[in-house]
Amino acid sequence: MSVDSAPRDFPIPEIPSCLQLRTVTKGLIPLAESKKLDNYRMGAHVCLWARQEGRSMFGEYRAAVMMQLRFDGTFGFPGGLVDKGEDMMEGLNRELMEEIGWDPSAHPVTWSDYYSTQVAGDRKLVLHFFIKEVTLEQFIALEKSCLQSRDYGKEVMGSIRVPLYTMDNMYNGLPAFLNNKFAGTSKQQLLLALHHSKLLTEHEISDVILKSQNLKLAPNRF
Ligand SMILES: O=c1[nH]cnc2c1ncn2[C@H]1C[C@H](O)[C@@H](COP(=O)(O)OP(=O)(O)O)O1
Repeated sequence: MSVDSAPRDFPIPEIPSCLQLRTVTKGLIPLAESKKLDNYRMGAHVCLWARQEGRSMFGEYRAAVMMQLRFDGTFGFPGGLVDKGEDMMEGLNRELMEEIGWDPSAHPVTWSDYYSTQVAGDRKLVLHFFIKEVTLEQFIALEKSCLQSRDYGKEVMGSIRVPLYTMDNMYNGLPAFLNNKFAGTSKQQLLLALHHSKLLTEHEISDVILKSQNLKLAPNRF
């Protein structure tokens, strides 16, 4: 595994004050530091999103943001572990081809889409995260090609769109979605991506985190 193709070092991204939570910032390191971590496995995942403004009967939406339901019942972003000796960008684009039928020659994920690197020391994992805007047409094409992908029905049980609105009871929608189980650091990555892409303001992110903790409406609480 290698990040040697990186054109430059990337510092830790600026984390907005609404996400200055230990669970979000824990393990964030500059990309160059990850090169020193011997015997760590490397994963790379990407948040693919497309601008799409409108309103449904449930609320206002601003974009389509892709996540997937995984084989283990958790939600995560497309991507996966990079093979030993494999370049990270190649590994990520390969995983995208396997999971969502992504054609890397048409619109590859590149270093210009890089966002962060996080280390999960307890699992000896380094997790790289990318954020890529695509057109709505490309997004819809990917949702369709996911159904024909090699991993569909095996590792990937389906691609989903994240509900970005909050419904009238102040819980259903994004706050409720955040109470699902997420793979690795993908819940933190989702909130960071929504901020980075300016799909939610700092105030909206704080608000949605607060609402997701609504003790009366969150499921499985006694
Ligand atoms: O979307 C994600 N964001 C951050 N970490 C993730 C995400 N999805 C999974 N993970 C973590 C949890 C797993 O232990 C590793 C490997 O990921 P996975 O996608 O399962 O890898 P393979 O497809 O099996 O190669 O990363």
